[in-house]
Amino acid sequence: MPTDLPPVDKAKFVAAKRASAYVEDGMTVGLGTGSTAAWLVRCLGERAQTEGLRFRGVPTSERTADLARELGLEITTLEEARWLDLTIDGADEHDARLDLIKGAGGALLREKIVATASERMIVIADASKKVETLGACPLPVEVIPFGWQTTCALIEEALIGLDVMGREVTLRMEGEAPFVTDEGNHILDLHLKRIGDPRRLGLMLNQIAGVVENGLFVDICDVVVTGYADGRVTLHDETRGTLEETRYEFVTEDNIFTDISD
Ligand SMILES: O=C(CO)[C@H](O)[C@H](O)COP(=O)(O)O
Repeated sequence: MPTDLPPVDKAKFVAAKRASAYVEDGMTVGLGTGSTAAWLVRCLGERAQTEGLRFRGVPTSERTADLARELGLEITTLEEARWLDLTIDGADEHDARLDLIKGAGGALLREKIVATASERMIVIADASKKVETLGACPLPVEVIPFGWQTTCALIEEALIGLDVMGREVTLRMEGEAPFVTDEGNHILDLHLKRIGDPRRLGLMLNQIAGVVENGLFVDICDVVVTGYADGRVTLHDETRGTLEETRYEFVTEDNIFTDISD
């Protein structure tokens, strides 16, 4: 582990470290995308090295696949695995019902397919991701490049009359060109500020021609693992609330965190 992690990375790291303990020998595990998910992959790489943990990972992006390969982890495809025991992934926002916005990293389509093929989905996050109402961060919608301007106009029209606060829709760019997802599509970011009814909005968006998938994950996540920069980690589920509070601590200069909760 690198030394001198910034506080937000410490928080992401401890969340990932706690969640990595959910992975058991022989499991098939969805590996999310983003900076928190990258910590998870590193933590699993460490468990594979130190404990001989064996599992099959299903990466949700080319980036995650590259990292897993670099660390010598066994990866497979969803086509081959079909069903997974568990997916562990980051999120851009989650509310108290554990509904999510995902896709700031542009991997929402594969992430949603892999999460819904999994027995359980665990989200790992720093505390900034918890919100009262979803929508402060833009909602990504993956669209087919063909006629994306028409799809954009249809989305804008459909937003009228919905319980949202903003209605601006922008095409995600990468430099001068539109961003292209791993599936070859574009992303429209919906700046809604407040989403009153995530389920209704998600269903509505997916009915529009040209929309492939949206970044609302409703009733998919089972547990949120939240990390804090001081080493605290909480586990939260929708029905039972906070299930566990653990504490990790820097004990060596190598930034090895130790569970001191027992
Ligand atoms: O949905 C995602 C990628 O499509 C990520 O999980 C989400 O953006 C969180 O990223 P990070 O862990 O870097 O904050």
